[in-house]
Parts: sequence; structure tokens; C-alpha cells
Amino acid sequence: MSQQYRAVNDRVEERFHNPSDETRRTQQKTGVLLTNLGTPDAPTAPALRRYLAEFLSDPRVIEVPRLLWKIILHGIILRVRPKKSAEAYASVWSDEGSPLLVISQHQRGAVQKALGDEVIVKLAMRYGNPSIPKVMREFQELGIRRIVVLPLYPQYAAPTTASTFDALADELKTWRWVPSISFISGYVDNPLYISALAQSVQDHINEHGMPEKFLFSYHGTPKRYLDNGDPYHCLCHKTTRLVREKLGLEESQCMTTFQSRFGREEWLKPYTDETLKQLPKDGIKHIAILSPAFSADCLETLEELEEENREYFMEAGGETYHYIPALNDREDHIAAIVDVLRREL
Ligand SMILES: C=CC1=C(C)c2cc3[nH]c(cc4nc(cc5[nH]c(cc1n2)c(C)c5CCC(=O)O)C(CCC(=O)O)=C4C)c(C)c3C=C
Ligand SMILES: [Fe+2]
Ligand SMILES: [Fe+2]
Repeated sequence: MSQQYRAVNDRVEERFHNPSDETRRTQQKTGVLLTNLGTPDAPTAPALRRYLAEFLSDPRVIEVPRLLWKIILHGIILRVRPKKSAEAYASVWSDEGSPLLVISQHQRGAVQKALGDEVIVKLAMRYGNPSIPKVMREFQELGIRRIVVLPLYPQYAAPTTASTFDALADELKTWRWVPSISFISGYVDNPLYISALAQSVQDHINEHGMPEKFLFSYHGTPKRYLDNGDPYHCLCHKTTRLVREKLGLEESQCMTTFQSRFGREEWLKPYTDETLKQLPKDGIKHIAILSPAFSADCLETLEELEEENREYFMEAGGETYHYIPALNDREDHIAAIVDVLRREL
């Protein structure tokens, strides 16, 4: 072997073929990557501009011809929306930071504790920080050869789940030695996930009584995405049905709606806000609302459901409006996430 080859070989040897006991122990572990959508670094207009520029440039999120969209995004949206969104974020921001990030960190810690130290659990965000490339490189540094990726979106959707896959693939394109990867693309069928959701509803009933209606309000997408084959709409209806059946509720007691519209085109219907304005007119004055597409509370629940939509309902003549929190770091939710992971580990 030439001297030049021997020098390279020794480096590789030391790291991969003849590692220290400590390095070998780490390398034999499986990496678990939990991901969520991501959030701005601060509730300020400049931070929102950076975050929204990354988020809304993703062709999985906005399926519009690129050049046209670039002009609209940079010419209009990024001039107007950051300030408005920053105000909304400021209303839910805590001392620890953005609720989505803080809750996701708690979930990561709880999952690590439940799985023990044979696996290394890390958290990454699709947009913003900690980014998927950064966290994947931490696994690379540790010499991890097997990674299970779980985007914390129970209902598969191209703008969320597939977009996470894209980010992962983009990073792996730059790696010479790609590890074994399992990518979990959804888990609405997981019995522990459905039980946890049902139990959160039951806990609500025990504390506040039975409402006239439960609204299962899911984040929307443009209807065009459903027309083009995205299964998300169907998976949302399935989630509602499974939870309703688990609780033994009548079909008439539960309704599936879609929230967080963005832009002018038609989104999945019925819309949550319009439904809330209509229900009191139909004599429904006591409702409870939950949002099973969010595994952690975030702007879209704490501001949109807790504040904005509550007002629509009350102003339309509603009397009792309760928001049932996301599953967050409830014990039964962590048990469900661990079960989803164990099936892959
Ligand atoms: C513009 C199109 C959007 C699509 C399609 C979309 C789908 C989608 N989003 C989530 C989950 C979350 N979205 C959140 C915020 C958010 N979403 C959009 C737009 C689309 N989402 C925007 C512009 C924003 C930012 C907020 C704003 O400026 O109003 C969040 C909350 C993030 C946080 O920091 O708290 C989550 C979570 C799903 C599940 C989904 C499709 C299935
Ligand atoms: Fe969204
Ligand atoms: Fe919103």
C-alpha cells in the first residue's frame, strides 16, 4: 500500500474499523429523529421574514409555477405578512420560546427517557432551527449507521410529511456513506395514538361535561392537493371516525372541519371559522374543539383556535367554547410515539 493510501486508510481505520470501545458503543446505537414543522427564532418581523421565506418557498407547500410565485412571495407576501404574523406569535410566545419548539423539546426528552440509552433521540425542524441538515450531521459525527425518522404529523400530507422527506434526501445527497434510514410517513392507525386522543376528549368530558358538538378541526390545504391525490383529507376523516368510535359517540356529535386558510384559492371544506359562525344560528351553543393534526400546541391552536375562532363563535351567539389541548407531552401521547417508533426499531 502506498504511503498516501496508508495515511487515509489509518484515518478510516481509526474511525470505522478499529474504533475505541466508547466510539463503538455510540456507533452501534440507532438514531431517532423526531421532526416537526418549525417556528421563527423570535416573534419579530425580521425573524418571521426569514422563517416565512424558507417555508413559503417550499414547492411542496405552495404548488404554483415558481417564477410567478417568487414574484408574489417577495413582492407582496414577505412585505406584509411578517409584521402581522409576528404580532400573532408574540401573543403566544413564552419565556422559554415558541410553544411548538418548547413542547417538541419536552417530547424529545420524554421519548429519549422511555427508549433508554440504546437509541439517541434528536429533534429537528423542517424550517428554521434546529435544522434537519444540522441534526443529521450530528448523527453523522457520532458514526450512527441506522436512523429512524418520525415526522410528528399523524396524518400524512405532501406539504408536511413529503416535504420532510425532501429535506432529508437533500441532506443525504451530500453524504458519501448513507446510513440505513426508516421514514415513518404517518400513524393515524396506531391504536395508542387513537386511544390518547380519545382519552384527551374523555378527560374533557369528565371535567366540563358533554358539549352539543365536538369539532375536529384539522389544518387545511388547498382543495387542489386533494384533487391531485393527496390522502390527507381522507386520513383526517379517518382520525375523527376512529376517535368517535372509540368513545361511542354518534356521528351527529362530531364534525370534521379545516382551519388556517392561506391565500385566495379554495381550501378543504368545511372551513372551521365559517362553521363556528354558523353553529349558533343552527342552535348549537356549546362546543368543544380539538385539532388532531397538531401533535404539539402552536400558533395555529393557541392563537387561531383559543383566541380568534373563539371570538367568531361567541360573537355569533355561542355560549360555551372549549379548546381541548393537543396531546403535547401527555404520558399517553409519549407512549403512542414510542409505540410507533418501536415498530420500526
Ligand atoms: C400556505 C400554505 C400552507 C399549507 C399547505 C400548510 C399546511 C400545513 N401546515 C401544517 C402545520 C403547521 N402550520 C403552521 C403555520 C403556518 N402554516 C402556513 C401555511 C400553510 N400550511 C403558514 C403561512 C404558517 C405560519 C403562520 C402564519 O404566518 O400565519 C404551524 C405552526 C407553526 C408555529 O410556529 O407555531 C404548524 C404546526 C400542517 C399539519 C399542514 C398540512 C397538512
Ligand atoms: Fe401550516
Ligand atoms: Fe393561522
